Amino acid sequence: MTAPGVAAPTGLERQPPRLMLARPILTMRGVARRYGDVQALAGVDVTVYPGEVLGIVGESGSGKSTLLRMMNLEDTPDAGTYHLALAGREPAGPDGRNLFTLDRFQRRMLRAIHIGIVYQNPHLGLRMGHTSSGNVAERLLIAGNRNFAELRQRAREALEASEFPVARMDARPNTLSGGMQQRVQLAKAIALEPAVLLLDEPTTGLDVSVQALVLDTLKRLQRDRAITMVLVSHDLGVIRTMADRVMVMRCGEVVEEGLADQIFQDPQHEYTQQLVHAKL
Ligand SMILES: Nc1ncnc2c1ncn2[C@@H]1O[C@H](COP(=O)(O)OP(=O)(O)OP(=O)(O)O)[C@@H](O)[C@H]1O
Repeated sequence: MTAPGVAAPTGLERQPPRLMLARPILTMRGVARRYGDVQALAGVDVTVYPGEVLGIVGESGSGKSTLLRMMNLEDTPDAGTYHLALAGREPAGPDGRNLFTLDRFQRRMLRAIHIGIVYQNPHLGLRMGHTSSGNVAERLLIAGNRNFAELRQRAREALEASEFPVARMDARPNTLSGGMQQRVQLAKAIALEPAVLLLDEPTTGLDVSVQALVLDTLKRLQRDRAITMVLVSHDLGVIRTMADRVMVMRCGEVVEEGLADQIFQDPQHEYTQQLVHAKL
């Protein structure tokens, strides 16, 4: 029986970290990017292990979104390397190559098949004039699936997994609520079971109650499918709810990195201490 005052388990509590036993799935080294006078990234290293949620936190302008864009191969850095472990996945990824050296077509294919992304702004991730199911199916089409009934069924399954109300799967995203739009983005992102799911402020701008529901969906997906996630947020509450490990960024650099519990309970860097104490 649950003790008085203690919330009954929902099954979505954070599990003990499933970390660092396996080979990393994502490795970046020395990633640097300058825009004019701004050094957006100043030689950043990132390691992500299979099945974990890496949270990236930092103040506005610290380089979080730039780093995520690099992971999604949307931008090319001035320096650095990027590897994804895609062994055993079909179609096979470029073996051992620095992904930053791929040409535009190769990048597009890799991104379409092996990397999922949910943007804060759904206009970046969805075609507002297409149906929600069509948005998800488009992703499956890229992977070579041409059977209409099958495409529709798989799109439906991805929408269901994202806890989207499938009765509305033929509605256009611009007729849906913000929370539903994020669920369509999520369905599109997970439809092909990506090696890594990138989340750029996925719940920022949603009502608090909707935010909590979308985070619950993400946690459920993470628990049931062990999806590897990289979550960028300026909201420490979101990071604390979701992340196994946390990377703290400031002015294009990683100032601290560690297990989420350690970062929140015993932050070492002065900047992290300020962030954590400002939140408490
Ligand atoms: N395409 C671009 N052109 C010029 N400057 C850019 C570009 N992208 C990012 N920057 C600059 O790089 C720095 C890092 O930006 P970035 O968006 O990565 O930060 P962030 O931590 O994600 O901030 P926010 O939480 O406000 O989104 C900022 O100073 C930003 O103005």
